[in-house]
Amino acid sequence: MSAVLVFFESLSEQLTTSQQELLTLAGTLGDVHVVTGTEGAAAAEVVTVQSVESVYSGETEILAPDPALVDLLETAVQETSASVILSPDTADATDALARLAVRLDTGIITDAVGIDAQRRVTKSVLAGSYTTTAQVDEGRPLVATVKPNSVQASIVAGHPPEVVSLPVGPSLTADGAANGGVEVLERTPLEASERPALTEARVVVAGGRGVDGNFGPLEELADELGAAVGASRAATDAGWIDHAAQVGQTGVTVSPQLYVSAGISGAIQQRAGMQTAQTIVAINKDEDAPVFEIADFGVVGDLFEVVPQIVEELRRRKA
Ligand SMILES: Cc1cc2nc3c(=O)[nH]c(=O)nc-3n(C[C@H](O)[C@H](O)[C@H](O)COP(=O)(O)OP(=O)(O)OC[C@H]3O[C@@H](n4cnc5c(N)ncnc54)[C@H](O)[C@@H]3O)c2cc1C
Repeated sequence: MSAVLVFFESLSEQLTTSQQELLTLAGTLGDVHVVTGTEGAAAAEVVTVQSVESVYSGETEILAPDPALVDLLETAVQETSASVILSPDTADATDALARLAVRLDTGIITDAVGIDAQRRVTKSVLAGSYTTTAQVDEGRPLVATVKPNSVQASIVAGHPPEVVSLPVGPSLTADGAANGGVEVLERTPLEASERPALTEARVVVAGGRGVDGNFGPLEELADELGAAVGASRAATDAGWIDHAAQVGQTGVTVSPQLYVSAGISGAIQQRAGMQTAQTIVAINKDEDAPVFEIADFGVVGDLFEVVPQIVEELRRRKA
């Protein structure tokens, strides 16, 4: 069976749902090896998945966007003779895989939603209106990034895989100078949130221009539902919430069990990121808003009146 190399720029204490999805997909394509910037022994404790044979890492931790990650990837490809190299579609992983593709004299396919046994890659394009199929030339490795929520995660726990340390280190030299064309001046960790990650959440509460700068009621609803908070581009562009919260064509794709859309018109670019939610509840004061075309339940009303009533009812039922 051919080797499939899965790149995770870093691993935390547990595999995220999208990492599990990627390992599931990789398992259908060949023997799975993981390569990561995280230190090897720590990474192997996280990737205790039956289908994963080995974990490749550098001599020490290598943090994205260090170009040394590309050296690490290239060395791991040589070691494993991988014919398929996959990563999640994060900015840093896409950057590293694109550079790797140049070195391997192949192309890169980004934002894949499926890959079959013949290495045909499907993508959803033009805000989900079309599905395209692409394939790399025979004899060239397939390099692709995969969107979250594209496959159902199904992994079986196993023993920690073999750890292989490769002779690659961070490109920052001992005196702190950058060696590979990129210098990281400062790192600011994301503020820890009690809420689930947006792409992983079972419930998402999202707001748009209609919140008029005040996400307070939606945050309260999210807290009651244990939900992540998402947003339309109008809301993120206005600076009312971080860009990481943007759902849609140029934001993240979510596929939760419940998506509450409040004060969002439902433009095609927004739908592209949420239309596969199992149940969509729309709250909009315009009864002709396009979002009602895809909503399972709709409330025509002012979100500042409707949302507090939902919160109150949830609290009453919980009490
Ligand atoms: C290339 C491209 C990529 C894009 N990518 C994305 C993307 O990834 N994600 C995305 O979301 N958009 C994206 N957009 C923008 C998209 O086209 C829309 O402009 C955007 O989604 C509109 O956001 P909105 O629904 O919040 O605002 P609007 O369209 O202005 O809608 C606001 C809605 O709120 C309702 N409303 C107002 N006040 C209230 C109230 N008090 N209570 C209840 N309802 C109220 C209004 O009736 C209206 O329906 C993209 C556009 C382009 C061209």
